[in-house]
This record gives sequence, structure tokens and C-alpha cells, in this order.
Amino acid sequence: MTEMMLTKAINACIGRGEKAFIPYIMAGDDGLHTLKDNLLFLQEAGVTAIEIGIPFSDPVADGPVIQQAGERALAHGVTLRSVVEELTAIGNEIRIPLIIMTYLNPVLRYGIGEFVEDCRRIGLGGLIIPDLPLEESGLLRSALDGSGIALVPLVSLTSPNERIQKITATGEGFIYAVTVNGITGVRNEFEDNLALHFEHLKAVSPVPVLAGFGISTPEQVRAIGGLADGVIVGSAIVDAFHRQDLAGVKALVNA
Ligand SMILES: O=P(O)(O)OC[C@@H](O)[C@@H](O)c1c[nH]c2ccccc12
Repeated sequence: MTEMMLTKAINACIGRGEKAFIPYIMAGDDGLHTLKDNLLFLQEAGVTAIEIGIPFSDPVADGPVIQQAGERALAHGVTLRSVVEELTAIGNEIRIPLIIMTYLNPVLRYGIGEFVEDCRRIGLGGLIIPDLPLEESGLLRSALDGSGIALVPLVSLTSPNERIQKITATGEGFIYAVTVNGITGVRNEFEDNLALHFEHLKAVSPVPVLAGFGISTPEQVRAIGGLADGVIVGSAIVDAFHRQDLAGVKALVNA
């Protein structure tokens, strides 16, 4: 299989001896017109790729910061379709891979075929759909086949070995290793067995392994990033953008 754009970008980073950094932003927090500026700012800051969250009414995995950002975006009328339209309009000014993170329901409402076609037109790098289990992913997987769009799987701390094998075997783009049990958001402490967990994941995964959930300070970016091939930071980035603390965003990216 040829290496997908998303994997390539992460591996290029690792090849330079750096860790990948993927910020998560909520699309249309403070209005959809801010999306382009935020993407350009993050690209300029040097991130590896960007995860764009789609607001949803029942965000089961989201902690309070992301939930509130989602509510603001919904109040601005932001939908999966309006985000895809905005990304189409932004066009090739963004040269790093973009990942759409959405729950399954908006994709089904959009229509899988039409959604994948529109994502292909944007040149999307990947998709994260947290409520789509491996066993149910066949339909979407066949629609994505040959598109170059990675379906990024989540692995939890409690996934048994056998399941880790299965998930990593079909993993595309990178493996999203969730570093805490529970929802997204700030944490003060992590499990002590994280190092072993990541060693195991990296040994079995054909694609890079990135850590996400609960990473909210530059120190945590360095510490957890040191165990994995890179990190994903959501709540802390969403919060900093919302407070217009651009220096805070940069401090996380350049940790
Ligand atoms: O906010 P945190 O704890 O930094 O975690 C990343 C996360 O926000 C982002 O990747 C994300 C937001 N919502 C999700 C739902 C499921 C999986 C991942 C996500």
C-alpha cells in the first residue's frame, strides 16, 4: 500500500528527529469565519496536521471545554456540510494534512458517498469517527478505498491485546492512542504504565502512534510526546484560541 499523505507528514517529522504535533480545534467556535485564520495560524506555527472537530448535539467522548465550544459552534449554525463548504472555499492555502473529527450521525445524514466525494475534492488527509467501531466500519472503509483519506482508529488504555492487534492491523494515517480513561480534557496525572503501553503499541503498529487526551501543558507535551511519536492536544488549544491567547497556542506547539 502506498503511504497515505497523513502518515507521510508524520513520518517526515519523525525523520527530522522531531515529534508530531496535532492540535484539535472546534470548527466555527466563535463563527465559521474564524476557521481559516485559525488554520493559517497553526500552519504558520509549524504543526504537523490539524484535527478539525465538527460540533454535535451528543458528543459522548467530549469533556466540558470541547462541549462548550461545540455549543457555541452549533449556536453559530455550524454543520458538517458548512465546514466542508468552508474548507472547499479555503482551498490549497492550507498545505498540511487536515483531519475531520466527527461523530457518525452527521456523516450518515450527509450520505457516505457524497461526503467521501466532497472530502476527496478538498484533499482531506484523514477522518476520526470515535463512535464508529471497527466492526461497523466496512461501509465507510469501502467508500474511502483509494481516496488517500486515512480512517484513523482510536485505541484505549483498556483495549485487550487481541483488539489492539486487530485495530493496528487496519489502522491508517496513525494510531490515536487515548492516554486516559474517560472523556477529553485537562488531567493532572497519567497512569504509570503508559511507557509500556506505548512501547507495545509502537512495536505492533505499522503506522505512527500518537497520544491524545488530557495533554494540556508544554511539560505534558514533552513528557507524553517522549513516549509516543507525537501528541494531539485539544481542550488546551480550544481554550487558548477562545481566550485569544495566541502565545499560549504557540507555547504548546513549540513545547
Ligand atoms: O481535549 P484533549 O483532552 O486534549 O483531547 C484531545 C481531543 O480533544 C480531540 O482529539 C477530540 C475531541 N473530541 C474527541 C472525541 C473523541 C476522540 C478525540 C476527540
